[in-house]
Amino acid sequence: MGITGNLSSEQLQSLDSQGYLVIESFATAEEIEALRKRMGQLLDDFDGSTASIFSTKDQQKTTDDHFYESAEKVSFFFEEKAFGDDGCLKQSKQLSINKVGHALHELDSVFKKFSCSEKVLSFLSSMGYKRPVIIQSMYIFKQPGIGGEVVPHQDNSFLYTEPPTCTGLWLALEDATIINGCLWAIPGSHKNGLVRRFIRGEKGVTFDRPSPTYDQKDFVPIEVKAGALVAIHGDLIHQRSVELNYVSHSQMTKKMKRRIFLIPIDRATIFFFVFLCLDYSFENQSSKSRHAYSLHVVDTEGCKWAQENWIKRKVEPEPLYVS
Ligand SMILES: O=C(O)CCC(=O)C(=O)O
Ligand SMILES: [Fe+2]
Repeated sequence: MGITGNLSSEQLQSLDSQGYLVIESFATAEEIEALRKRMGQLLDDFDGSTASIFSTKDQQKTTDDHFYESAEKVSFFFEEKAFGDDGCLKQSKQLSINKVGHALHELDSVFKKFSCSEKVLSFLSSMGYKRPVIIQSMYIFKQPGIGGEVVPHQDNSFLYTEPPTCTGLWLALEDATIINGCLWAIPGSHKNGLVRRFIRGEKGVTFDRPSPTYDQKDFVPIEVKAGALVAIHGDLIHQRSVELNYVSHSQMTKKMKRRIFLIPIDRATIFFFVFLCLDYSFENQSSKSRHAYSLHVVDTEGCKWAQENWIKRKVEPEPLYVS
């Protein structure tokens, strides 16, 4: 099958040097609408009362099984802060879900259509994938107010092949900003290799090493418009920070700096403080959601899927193409 790559050599170089690459307008407005609408339907059909399974006695086992089985299912995961002390949801199920995963790309025709689209295949072909498989897909909500933090991590920790081949393809379904919890990454950090692995053992899943500590000042925000695709190298240190109270000048995007620069002098006092508050100080309590659809791809040629990974599939995933 002849798949032509769609990335320029500049884009490939940028991905190689930074560890991530933003492709604006990767998805059309219609594609975004279709994915969001479909998720709305899936959520409406989801029986939120099964939430109670998380407050049964054998909670750990139930939670682990729910997680493991989700590799080949369309499963719903709740936000930690979604439940009150009585074990009931504090708000509607629509506003309580953290993510849906991990086989949307396989089992749902709308998600499959985008995941296996020509442009995704071309993208992977440009990157040199020989026999790529989508090993997981997630619809991530980042709910307003309660959307939890995703701590600094590398995707290769979770989806390890020998040698490592994982790339994340993260599609913004809404504008993602520092206010509503965009991705943050340490540019170039993928050059330092994989720091730890997430291992599935007899007693559940654990990391084989503690996380190094990272300096928040090294992270840059990846603010993107809906429809943008962010390709993430499997060794790139990235996170979604929601507990940011301060953004240093060097972390500010050009847009933020411009906003401050454009403040009219005569109204400077009021505006300056308003803008400083907006730009420097944000807590977790944003009222905006931030939906994203994320695919993780690994190669299945020239590398081996690690048996200790959390995903142990009963049925081998189909390759997107074989080159
Ligand atoms: O969207 C997020 O909050 C985190 C996503 C992420 O880390 C990933 O897709 O690899
Ligand atoms: Fe990630």
